[in-house]
Amino acid sequence: MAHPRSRSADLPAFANEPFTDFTLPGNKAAMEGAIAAFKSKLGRHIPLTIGGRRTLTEERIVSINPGKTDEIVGYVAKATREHAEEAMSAALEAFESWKRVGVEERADLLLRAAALMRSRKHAFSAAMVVEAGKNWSEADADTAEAIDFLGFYAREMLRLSEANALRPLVRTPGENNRIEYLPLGVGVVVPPWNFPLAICAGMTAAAIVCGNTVVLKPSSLTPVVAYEFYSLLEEVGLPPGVVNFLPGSGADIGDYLTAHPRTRFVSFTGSKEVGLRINKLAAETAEDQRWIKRVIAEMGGKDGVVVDETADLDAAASAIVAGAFGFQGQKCSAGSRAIVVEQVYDEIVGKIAAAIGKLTIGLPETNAQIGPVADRRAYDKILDYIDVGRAEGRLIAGGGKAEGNGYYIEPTAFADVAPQARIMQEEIFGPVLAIAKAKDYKEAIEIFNDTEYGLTGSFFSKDEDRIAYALEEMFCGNLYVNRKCTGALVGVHPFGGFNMSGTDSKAGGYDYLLLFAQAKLTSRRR
Ligand SMILES: NC(=O)c1ccc[n+]([C@@H]2O[C@H](COP(=O)([O-])OP(=O)(O)OC[C@H]3O[C@@H](n4cnc5c(N)ncnc54)[C@H](O)[C@@H]3O)[C@@H](O)[C@H]2O)c1
Ligand SMILES: N[C@@H](CCC=O)C(=O)O
Repeated sequence: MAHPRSRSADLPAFANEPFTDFTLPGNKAAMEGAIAAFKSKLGRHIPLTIGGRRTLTEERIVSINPGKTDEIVGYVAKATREHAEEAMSAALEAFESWKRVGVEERADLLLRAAALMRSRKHAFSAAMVVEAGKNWSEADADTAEAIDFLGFYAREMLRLSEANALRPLVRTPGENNRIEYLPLGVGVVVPPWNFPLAICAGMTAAAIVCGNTVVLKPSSLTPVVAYEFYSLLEEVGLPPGVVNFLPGSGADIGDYLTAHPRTRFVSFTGSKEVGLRINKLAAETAEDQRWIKRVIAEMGGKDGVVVDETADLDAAASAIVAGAFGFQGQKCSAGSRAIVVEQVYDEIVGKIAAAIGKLTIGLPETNAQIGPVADRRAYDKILDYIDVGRAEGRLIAGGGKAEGNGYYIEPTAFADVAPQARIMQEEIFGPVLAIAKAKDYKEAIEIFNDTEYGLTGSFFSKDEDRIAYALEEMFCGNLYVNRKCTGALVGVHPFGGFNMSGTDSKAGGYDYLLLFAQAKLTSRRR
C-alpha cells in the first residue's frame, strides 16, 4: 500500500511527547491493564529475525523479571556467529535497495512508527516495568523519549535533505553546486538495557532514516522490549533486511560484527569498558575492508551536583535525591556525587537523609519509587560498592539489601567522602550516593571536574556570577543549573558527554544524523 508522503514543511513542528499523569484514574487503569496484558504473555519464545525470517534457536537467552526473579519474561533466540554472518549478508543485500528509497519515504516510516507507538505507549511501558524494573513514570518517560526520537529524526532527515535550500553553499560564477547526504552502509546498533526502548529506538531510527541498514544486537537483559520495537517497525512497513534483530552474546557476536570487514559503522551505547573495546576492535582494518569504521560510542558517567551556600537547599536536596535514585541510579546521567560547600554541608546532608528515608521500595508493577537493580551481577557489584563505601564515608541512609523477591537494594548515601575515593570516582550504576564537602564553590567545581568522565552535572546557586563561572568551568556534556542532572528531553537537551563518557554524539540534537551519513558535493558548470 502506498503510504502518504510528508515533507518537513508540511509537518507540524516537533513537540515532545507529554508524560502521563498516573494520578488520573483513567491513566492508572490503562497502565494496570497494560501490565496485566504483558504479563499474560510471559514465557514467550522470541525469535531472532534475519531478512524478515524469524528463527528460534536451541540455545536461548532467558529474560527474567528483576523485580520478581521467578518470573520468566521470555525465552529469546541466541544468535551464533553463523547467524551474524547471515544478518550481515541480509543487511548488505537490503542496503542496495534501501539506500535508494527516497528520504520522504524513510522519514514517513519513522513517523508511522511514532504514531503507532504513541497509540500503544502503555504496552511498551509495561514491557519495561516487567523486563527492566522501571517504575511507571520512568517507563513512561522512556517510551515518550522513543516516540520523540522517531518524530525528531524523521523531521531532521527531511531538513537535511533540504540542506541546499536551507543553507545554500557559497555561490561562485558559472557553477551549480549542491551538497547531499548519503548513507554509510551497514551499521551494527548495540543499545544498553537501562533505556531499553528509547536508546534502542533512537540509534536504530537515526541509522535507517539516513538510508543505512542495521544489524541490531540488543542487550541480553532486555531483548523482549527490543523485539517489541523491532516488530513495530515491521508493522509500519519496514522492508525485510533493513533491520535484522540479532539477540546474542556481546562478546561473541558483538565482537564478530564489530570486526566484520563489511561493517561500516557501530553505534554503541553502554559501559566505558565495552565502548573502548569496540573502539579498539573497529580501529583494526580487516582484510578486504574499504573504509575506516565509524564508531559512535556513548558510555558511562560519574555525574555530580554542586551546591553552594546561596542555593535553595530544599530544591537542591530534592534534585540530588531524584538524580541519584531515579531508576535506582541506573542512568548514565545519575547524579551519584553531591559536592557541597561547608557552610551548608550539615544542613543539606540532613535534608538528603530525610528525603531518602521517605522513598518507597517495592515491585515496579506497583509503581514503587525504588525498584530492583538489573540483575544478579549488578546486585552483587553494588553491594560490594556499599561495603567499600563503609570504609570511605559515613553512612547516612540505607546500606544494604532491601526486602523483595528480586534484586532490591536500599537507596544508600555516604557523607564525608574524599574526592578521590572509589565511590566518588567509579561508576557504580546503582542506588548509591557519595557526598563530599568543599571549602567553597570553586573547590567544589574542581572536585566535580576531577573524574575521567564528563557526562552530566548540576550547579545549585542563586549567585549569577557564580553561575556564570560554573557554566564556564564545569566540564561535562550536559550541564544544568538549579535542576536535577537527569532527564534530558529530545531536541531540548541534546545528550552526550566528554572524555570517558563517549564521543559526545548529542543524541536528540540537530547534528546527530550527520554521524550516520556522509556528505557528497556535486558541481556542474553552468
Ligand atoms: N552515555 C549514554 O548516553 C549512556 C546511556 C545509557 C547507558 N549508558 C551506560 O551503559 C552502561 C549500562 O548499560 P549496559 O550494562 O547495557 O552496558 P554494557 O556495556 O554492559 O552493554 C551495552 C551493550 O553492549 C553489548 N555488548 C557487550 N559486550 C559487547 C562486545 N564485546 N561487543 C559488542 N557489544 C557488546 C551488550 O550486550 C549490550 O547490548 C553504563 O555504563 C551506562 O553509563 C550510557
Ligand atoms: N538521557 C538520559 C540518560 C541516559 C543514560 O542512561 C538522561 O538525560 O537522564
